[in-house]
Amino acid sequence: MRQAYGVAQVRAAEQALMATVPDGALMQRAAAGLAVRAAGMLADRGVYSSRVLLLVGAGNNGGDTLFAGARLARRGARVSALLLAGEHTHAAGLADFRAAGGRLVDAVSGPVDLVLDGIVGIGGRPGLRPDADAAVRAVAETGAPVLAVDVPSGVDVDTGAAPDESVWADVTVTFGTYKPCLVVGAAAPRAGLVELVDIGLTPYLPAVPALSVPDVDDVAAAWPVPGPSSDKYTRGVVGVATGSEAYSGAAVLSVGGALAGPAGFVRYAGHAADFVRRAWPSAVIADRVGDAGRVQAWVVGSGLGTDVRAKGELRAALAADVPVCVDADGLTLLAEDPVGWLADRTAPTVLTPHDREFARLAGAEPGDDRPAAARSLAARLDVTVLLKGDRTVVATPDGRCLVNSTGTAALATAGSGDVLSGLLGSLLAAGLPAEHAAIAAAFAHGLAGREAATHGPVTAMDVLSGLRPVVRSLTSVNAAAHTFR
Ligand SMILES: NC(=O)C1=CN([C@@H]2O[C@H](COP(=O)(O)OP(=O)(O)OC[C@H]3O[C@@H](n4cnc5c(N)ncnc54)[C@H](O)[C@@H]3O)[C@@H](O)[C@H]2O)[C@@H](O)CC1
Ligand SMILES: [K+]
Repeated sequence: MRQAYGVAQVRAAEQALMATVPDGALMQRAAAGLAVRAAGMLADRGVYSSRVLLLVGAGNNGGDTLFAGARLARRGARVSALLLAGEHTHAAGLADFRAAGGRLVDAVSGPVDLVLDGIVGIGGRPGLRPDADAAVRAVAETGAPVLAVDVPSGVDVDTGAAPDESVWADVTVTFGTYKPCLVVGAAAPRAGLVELVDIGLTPYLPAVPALSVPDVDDVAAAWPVPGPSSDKYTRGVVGVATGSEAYSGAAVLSVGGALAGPAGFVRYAGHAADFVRRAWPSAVIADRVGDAGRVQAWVVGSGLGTDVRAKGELRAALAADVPVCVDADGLTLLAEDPVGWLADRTAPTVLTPHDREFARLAGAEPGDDRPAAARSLAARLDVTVLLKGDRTVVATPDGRCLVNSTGTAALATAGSGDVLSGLLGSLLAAGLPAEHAAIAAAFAHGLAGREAATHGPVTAMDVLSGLRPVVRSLTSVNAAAHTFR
């Protein structure tokens, strides 16, 4: 699990750590790690005689960059620095850089083999001043790879918002811990590949991070797998109330998503029965939620419509004392009176909005701070919110926030959300806590989208097909433990 901490949390931890080490030691740890990674980026041509340009701002971020530049210069690189803050430049860093043979330049000019962005770090306000912005644009024209120091300058570190005036990096070398802007929002892709340099901060960070980003091992460890005593009921029974005469495809896709998950039994309730039966003979069909029999979780909403019948089905699913995942048309219905609709719920509820559905539920689109928006809706409605996006965010009613790292633009295709909600319901039925079910579904769904995209333009059916090998690889990690018994 990668964890990201906000600026105030990092600053407090740095203060505590700094009190235990000599002055300047942390900056030397940061600079040493930075120089090693920079040298790695120059490995193909070698550090010796390479041309490295430093963009240096006023604070300690510029200090890190100058000390790292000095280390590269001592290894024979030709390092120059463009000082964007004049006399406010980090004095000790500048002295070391000059002593190592570093040169000062007035403007960006190529050719350059590597650029270090040390304009601002966690002390920066979002956006760049005009001279810094002009330098960043000139760097982009050189085509040289960019290594961002701690964070890409100009982004909003705590929210992941990214004004146009912010850096696009190929690699970001970050110190002590990940920051929200490296994992969420429009800033995350600007960070490129993120590498963490340990400066000894971990023991001083608080227990609860701003964001958690599960990796493949976390998802694999959580994914339910059948054991010797499992049967189709104990693996979990999921009810799927989706689709209608007009939208039969939604039912086929959501039932397919549910069947790719860990539940052992899928009940379908709705008016796309013929299509579902033909596509998925193993699904057990009923006309309505009330006639479907017992389930351990419901998925309700996609393609359901918003008529009187749809309302009745949503009401019936929410009345069941089991986890419920509400998606698509279900969210539109819920938006009429979210608090009222959910008032009697005691089991977990998961809502899976995209931005426009979110706006209907919350009164406004999520805006630039997506984790905060998702947290606020989750707390207000006492639900788990899965806010879809390039980095899907999962927020719990008690304020925890998880981010999915596997998203891909290939998933922005009609019906892909139906596959996701079916899979999520299957994970709920198998007994995962709501936020784990939500993040695990998003993780596998993202990988399936990536897998599908390797074969060409992606349809929701391709995402569904991609899910099986993804689930196989996730569960084979666990299954290995059961091989020789
Ligand atoms: N505190 C520590 O012990 C450590 C700090 N480290 C580095 O220190 C950084 C934080 O340093 P600082 O607190 O000095 O702050 P920064 O270096 O992030 O920058 C703040 C300075 O930049 C200017 N500035 C703010 N917004 C700007 C903008 N949009 N455009 C141009 N200039 C702007 C401000 O005038 C301020 O002087 C971290 O990101 C990290 O790189 C590392 O060396 C690790 C150890
Ligand atoms: K930076």
